[in-house]
Amino acid sequence: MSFFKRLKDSISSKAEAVTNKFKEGLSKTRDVFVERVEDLFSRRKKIDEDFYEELEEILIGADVGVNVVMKLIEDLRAEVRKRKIEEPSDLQPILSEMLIALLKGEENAGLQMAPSGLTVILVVGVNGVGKTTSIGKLAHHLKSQGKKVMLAAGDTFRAGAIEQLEAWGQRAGVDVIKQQSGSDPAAVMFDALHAAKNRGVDVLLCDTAGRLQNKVNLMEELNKIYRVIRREVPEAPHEVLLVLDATTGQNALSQAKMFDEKSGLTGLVLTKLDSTSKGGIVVAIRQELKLPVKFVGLGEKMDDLQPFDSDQFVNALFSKWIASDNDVDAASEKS
Ligand SMILES: Nc1nc2c(ncn2[C@@H]2O[C@H](COP(=O)(O)OP(=O)(O)OP(=O)(O)O)[C@@H](O)[C@H]2O)c(=O)[nH]1
Repeated sequence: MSFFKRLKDSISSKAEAVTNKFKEGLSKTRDVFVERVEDLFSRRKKIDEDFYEELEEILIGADVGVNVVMKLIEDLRAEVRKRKIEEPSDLQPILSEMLIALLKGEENAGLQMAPSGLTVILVVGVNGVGKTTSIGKLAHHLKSQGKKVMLAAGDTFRAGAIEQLEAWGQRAGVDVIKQQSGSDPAAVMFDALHAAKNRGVDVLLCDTAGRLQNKVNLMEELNKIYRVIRREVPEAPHEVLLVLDATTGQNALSQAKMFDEKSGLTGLVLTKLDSTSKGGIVVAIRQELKLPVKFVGLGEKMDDLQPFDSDQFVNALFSKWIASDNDVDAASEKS
């Protein structure tokens, strides 16, 4: 087999592995949400108020978000009037087009990296959302791209957080800079920035405490961390990623609003999509927040954190609908 053929096969098998990760990770949403929609469209015989009400309930139940659902239903009603549609099944491709359009939006530009030298990525989020786990997986992702990665154990508040980060550091094969539990996170960052520069590290991933109870303290602590980082690397942090837990639904949106622009967020990591049937939260996030979803958590394994890819997402959920749409297109082209 030629070198190029081998390379092509390896690239396509990697792409296939990613497709499978998205398909497996989103299987709960596909099984519950997509199948409920399908059932509604095949069971109902006419498009009446009961039909719209049930559709609304399914969409809200999938955490698509009330505002987005209201707009979707309004747009569907307008299409029904304009195209004089009577059969629910004729409306299904229109709904799928609308959902796909909402999901696609801007392409994921990936992580913002320093043009040269050290890139600093700060990771924030409330306790238990999967912050430490995501940092470990992100370290693995960046390392597999050939980057030299280091972790800073900035969550000195939660018992066990430092050990947990160290365990992930070991698993990913990257160094972890830490101090004792209870020490000043800004001092940990200072040490980590120096160590990273001395050891020629490409990316420093910084964990932070996520105590929700005291918003003022949390923001003050973050501001102090920013000052330390900027003093050492003036254009840093290059990314401030907020980790959100998909299973908390609309709560995730209010957390994002709490961390708001003051914390200089640049993107989101949405974890535990595999544990929920309410993957519609991605639509709500894309529509209601001005922040890009950069990574999604699709499972607990090291390579289960994937860069968000709207094509993969849409394909994982709606491939059946897309395939049947293509069949319809092909049939109408033939006739
Ligand atoms: N199924 C699944 N589980 C996940 C994912 N991401 C994280 N988890 C799990 O979520 C739990 C909490 O993750 P942690 O990383 O400890 O949460 P954390 O945000 O660091 O917690 P704090 O350090 O208290 O802020 C762990 O059991 C993880 O294995 C994911 O994408 N899918």
